[in-house]
Amino acid sequence: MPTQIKICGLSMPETLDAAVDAGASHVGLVHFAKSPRHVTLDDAAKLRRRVPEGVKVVLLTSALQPAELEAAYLAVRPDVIQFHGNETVEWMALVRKLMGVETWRAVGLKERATLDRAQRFVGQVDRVLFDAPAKALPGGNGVAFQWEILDGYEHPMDWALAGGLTPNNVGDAIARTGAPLVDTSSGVETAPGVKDIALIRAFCDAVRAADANP
Ligand SMILES: O=C(O)c1ccccc1NCC(=O)[C@H](O)[C@H](O)COP(=O)(O)O
Repeated sequence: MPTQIKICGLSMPETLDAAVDAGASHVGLVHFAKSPRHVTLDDAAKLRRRVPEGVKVVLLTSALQPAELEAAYLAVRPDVIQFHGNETVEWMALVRKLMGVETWRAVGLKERATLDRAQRFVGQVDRVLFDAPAKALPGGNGVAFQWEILDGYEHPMDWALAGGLTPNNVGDAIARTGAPLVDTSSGVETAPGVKDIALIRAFCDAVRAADANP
């Protein structure tokens, strides 16, 4: 199966279209007011409507209140909600059940013990996204974690690799970790929040090159 690609933090129609054209399987929209990639629900809904069937829309949120999350879901109708805040396992499982939406949990990885703790998400969310620990932002900081933390780990559920991935390092990341899905945001930007079409294409090309030369 080809490595799936998520281009995250898209906020403009041109770069969203470029990600779809370049072969992204997932496109991410950040709804978090402090982020340079924040999109309002109105803009997120407009962007969502541009995305063709077959490409999944991921809405990123952090610690929204239940009514806010429901409003976001109803406005955007994402395929996936990605959680970055202090949401409990029970709450994420309830969202998945009641909204019928795919749910992903971001997990900041600093040490192997965090992987063990992440096992509580098995059967409760659809995928865990391993990323560097939160810094100024809950995600999208352009920082890689030590990929060797994943060495020899038998993943008990679907997962994705994120954190500081770029067109230059994503091939090594796939070779090292065997990630089934890679996620980038800062690595395809020229400044925080400013996506670059050439970098988006280069990232997708690098993933396909890695798949072709395992
Ligand atoms: O991108 C943001 O600003 C953001 C804000 C709040 C929650 C999550 C956010 N981003 C997460 C991502 O874009 C990715 O899932 C992931 O962290 C990769 O980011 P990067 O290291 O920049 O490639």
